[in-house]
Order: sequence, then C-alpha cells, then structure tokens
Amino acid sequence: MRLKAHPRRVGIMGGTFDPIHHGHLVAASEVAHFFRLDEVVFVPTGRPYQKDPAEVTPAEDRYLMTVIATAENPQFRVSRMEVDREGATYTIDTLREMRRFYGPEVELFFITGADALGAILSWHNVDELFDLAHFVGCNRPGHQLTDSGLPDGKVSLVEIPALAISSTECRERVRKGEPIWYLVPDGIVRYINKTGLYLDGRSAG
Ligand SMILES: Nc1ncnc2c1ncn2[C@@H]1O[C@H](COP(=O)(O)OP(=O)(O)OP(=O)(O)O)[C@@H](O)[C@H]1O
Ligand SMILES: O=C(O)c1ccc[n+]([C@@H]2O[C@H](COP(=O)([O-])O)[C@@H](O)[C@H]2O)c1
Repeated sequence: MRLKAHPRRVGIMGGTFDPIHHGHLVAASEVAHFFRLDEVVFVPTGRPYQKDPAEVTPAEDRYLMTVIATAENPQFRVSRMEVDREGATYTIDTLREMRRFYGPEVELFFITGADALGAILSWHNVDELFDLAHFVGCNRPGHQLTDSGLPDGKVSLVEIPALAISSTECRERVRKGEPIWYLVPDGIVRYINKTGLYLDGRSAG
C-alpha cells in the first residue's frame, strides 16, 4: 500500500467486496466529495467472522478485484491490512493500525453501508470504534437508516444516488450465466470470466 505522506482527511471503505461493484465506487466517490477527503483507502475484509467462510471468496481474489476496480482513480488506494492479518477481522484493529500509521492529526472517516451501520452495535469493541473515526453510513436502495440509537456527533448519513446493485446479485447473475457488464467495472467482468469465480464449485477455496 502506498499512501500519501500527510493527508488531512482519509476515508476508509471497508467491505467484503465479493465482488466490488459500482455501488461501492459511487459511495466512496460521493463521500469523498461531500467530506472533502484527500483519499479513500479501500480495505477488503480478510476473514469476515459474521459470514459463513464457505460462502466467502478467497481474500486474495477479493483484494485483486478491488485493486483492479480502483486503479484508475488517483484518489483511491487499497490496503492489504485485513487480508494479511491473522484471525477474525475486526474493524477496531484496522482503525488502530490506521491511526498509528497516520498519526493523531489526521481525521479518519470509516465509510460503510446503512445495513452494516445498523448492526454496528454488535461489532467488536464498539465503544472504542467511535473514538478512532467518524462513521459515515451510506443509505443505499432498500436499506435506509436513521441515526437513532447511534452516538451523537459520531455518525453521518449520506444519500447515495440510487444504484440498486449488490454483490449477492452479481454472484447470482454469474452463476446463472447472466451478464454483469456495467454493474461492475469492465476489468472485474474479465477477472471473473478468467478465474471462473462464482461458478459452482469455485466460490471459496
Ligand atoms: N449500491 C450500494 N450503494 C451504497 N452502498 C453500498 C452499495 N452496495 C454496497 N454498499 C455498502 O458497501 C459496504 C461494503 O459492501 P459489501 O462488500 O458487503 O457489498 P454488498 O453489495 O452489500 O455485498 P453482499 O450482497 O454480499 O452483502 C457495505 O457497508 C454496503 O452496505
Ligand atoms: O469489527 C467488527 O466486529 C465487524 C463486524 C462486521 C462487519 N465489520 C466491517 O464492516 C464492513 C462491512 O462489512 P460487510 O460484511 O457488510 O462487507 C467491513 O469493513 C467489515 O470488516 C466489522
């Protein structure tokens, strides 16, 4: 990961990215614009402990797809931090590591979807999470959230232009032989075709 030396405001976009799609990219771009972020670091989850491991594609494939999808945007970077970390992936460890790397002056914004944010009270060490970063929840089609129940001043909600795309739908379309062109970047269509990802028997390794 090559990061800028002294950015002031850094977005961290966490996700399984199985596969990354245009909904993720639009969300990161909108939040970067709205909060005037210097860069957005995409962090593909290593071992998402709340998901069935048999249902999750190997981290290396998800990492490579994230690199391919973000390569053309100079504001976007990808971190291997969670892919390389042993054990269950906790956002608290990622934010602590990011904080150590960037130092105390930089403002960190953790970008996540309304569905994930709605479950944040179940996350590991939830209280410390809100001390390390500001949380930005993206309202996506089918998932609206209000900030009730979340700590005051620690969370912002942003409306993302309606892109009713999900990774689940992309995987199902590939399995059924349906096209995913224009739901994901062209390079991701080619990567999936080349590797045979999401066809029966090649979903997890
Ligand atoms: N179309 C979208 N618009 C806005 N945010 C999105 C969109 N799709 C995903 N996100 C958000 O991006 C984050 C990472 O998403 P994730 O990798 O889990 O993708 P997903 O499409 O929700 O996957 P899945 O369908 O497998 O659950 C999540 O917090 C999710 O809510
Ligand atoms: O830290 C936790 O306990 C935790 C529990 C569930 C999800 N997360 C993070 O939330 C982000 C979105 O996750 P997902 O499963 O919607 O792709 C991703 O960065 C995950 O690592 C984090």
